[in-house]
Amino acid sequence: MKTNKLLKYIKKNNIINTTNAQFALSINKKEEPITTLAIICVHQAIIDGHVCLPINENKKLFYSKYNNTFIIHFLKYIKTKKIENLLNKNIIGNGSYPTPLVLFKNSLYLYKTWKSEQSISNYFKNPTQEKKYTPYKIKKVLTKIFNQKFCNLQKIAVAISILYKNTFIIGGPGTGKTTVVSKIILSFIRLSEKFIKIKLAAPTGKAAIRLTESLKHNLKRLDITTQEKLIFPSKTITLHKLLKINSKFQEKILQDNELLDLDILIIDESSMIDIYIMEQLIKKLPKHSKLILIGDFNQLPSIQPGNILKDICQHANNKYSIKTAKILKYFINYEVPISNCSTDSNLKDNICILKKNYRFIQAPHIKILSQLILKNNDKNHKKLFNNSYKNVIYNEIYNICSYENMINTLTNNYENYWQAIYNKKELKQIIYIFNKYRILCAVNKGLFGTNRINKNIELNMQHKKYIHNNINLNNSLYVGKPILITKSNKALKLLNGDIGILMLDDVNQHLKAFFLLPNNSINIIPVQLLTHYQTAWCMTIHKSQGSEFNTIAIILPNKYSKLCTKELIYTAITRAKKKFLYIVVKRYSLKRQIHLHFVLAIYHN
Ligand SMILES: Nc1ncnc2c1ncn2[C@@H]1O[C@H](COP(=O)(O)OP(=O)(O)OP(=O)(O)O)[C@@H](O)[C@H]1O
Repeated sequence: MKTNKLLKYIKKNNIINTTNAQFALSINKKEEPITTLAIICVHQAIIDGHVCLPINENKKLFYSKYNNTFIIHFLKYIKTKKIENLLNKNIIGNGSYPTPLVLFKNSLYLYKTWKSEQSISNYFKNPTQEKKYTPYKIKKVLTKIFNQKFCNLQKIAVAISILYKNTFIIGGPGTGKTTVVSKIILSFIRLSEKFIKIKLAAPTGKAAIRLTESLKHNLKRLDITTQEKLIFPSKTITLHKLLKINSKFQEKILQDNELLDLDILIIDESSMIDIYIMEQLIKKLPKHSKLILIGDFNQLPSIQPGNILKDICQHANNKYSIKTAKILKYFINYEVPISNCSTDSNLKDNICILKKNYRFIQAPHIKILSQLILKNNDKNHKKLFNNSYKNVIYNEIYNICSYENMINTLTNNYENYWQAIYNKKELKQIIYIFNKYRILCAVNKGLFGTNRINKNIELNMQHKKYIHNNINLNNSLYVGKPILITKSNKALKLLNGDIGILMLDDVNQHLKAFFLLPNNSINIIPVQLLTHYQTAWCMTIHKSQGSEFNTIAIILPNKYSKLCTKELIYTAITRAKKKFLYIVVKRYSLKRQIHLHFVLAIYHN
């Protein structure tokens, strides 16, 4: 098939967007059909968040049958032929010289992505032990910081962060990651004779604020001197700011030979670091510095290509080399079980997986449920469907009537919020009540997307007279309307993802947006100044990552969407702390990607 015919077919069937086609043609001037298709397929894989296109048999694991069917056809076609014979040498190479495509370990890459992946894997693959502090001093500091009954895995996490140049500390919500970070910082302050530059960073503004606040909270519980408190780092910045990447133009402002001025870099929510940012980061770290990556690789990865934290850590399971186990025994008096010891020292020595959950003690079923989703196993879900979990009430939606009942249930859960407004409660109290509950959607479009759910909830609220009838819901703002900021605005001190509510200000009864800041102060913005925002009776799960709420509702679309991955549902469920109501829209059998289409609404206890 001629390239132009092929492209016309792909574009007519809306299989790829024009930028992808243009990208392919910009590279493949001669327009050989198979070359164009190869570039399109690799580029589509990158758009889907992957770093390469595996061309081996287990393509099913790579793509679900619902999307990218043309990639499956392409893979079938090249299966019989050797890809390197199909494409000319100027287009495909082995990475030893720059070519648009690189064939490496049976996978097709774009050169840029292949290069990033190579520099990252070279940086991390050999665990480098550090000898900066005497073992005796380390032992003394750790013994003081940890009392005996403290959780061993958390002690290991701190110990390996001192022992190794690069460390990965992984754990689900409430497993003590932030607690460990505070102990790591205190350990280095006590180990270092001179002032040690410790920097804290996170991939997003919200995550940065959250780590700043959590550490402030942790600091109150630490047995720490006033002097140590003064030098304890308190501010977390975004990676873009640390690397001086101007996100508007995605260009690096940090000069190529300029290194970061730090001794230790601790990054939270590291699952959201994409391959390009990670490559920039490791290039800018001074040789002597330490990198400590904190995160939960079961949560959502970055939107850009790469799931680095998961790729590096998913096979680790707190197994350590005999050499490391001996050191841990000396440092923290912890005997690594022999079954967890391995002869060869490898990257697993740098990884600690925190397991014990301290947050879901009140609601163990959320933890069980989140683990179930990760195991992605049909059998386990039967318990879920027959309501055998405490605090989980399960109904099924089959028709519009039950959809309307669902909207009604979701709306009724805002009753306390509206009562607080009409009873003229104190503003912070009203915002606190609003923030106790959140409706999370996987998508924005469709009957179960944020746009329609927001609209239907507003109509229902108008019907219940929470919102006055004379309000035109299509364009007007009203007292009590929650809004979600969709683009950061430095001048207004607003971050993408901030949630505020509209109220009349006391002075002249003008409608203003009130945002509760992490330091418990209120940011008041006249509504005329607001530009990028949307209604926030519900929000997307992506936007909720890094936040948590007493109770939540999770809404997934009633038809397959490649967004409905187990990471998405796991992220959503672990935003909650208390009760759920399950209303299932349609129950698919579970495949590689979860097809549990359900609405989690909630009952207040
Ligand atoms: N070893 C421990 N013993 C008792 N309580 C602990 C321990 N470690 C953490 N906690 C408590 O568990 C709760 C969660 O801890 P922390 O915030 O450090 O977890 P986290 O993994 O950072 O959570 P998230 O990912 O949601 O931010 C806190 O209340 C903390 O005090």
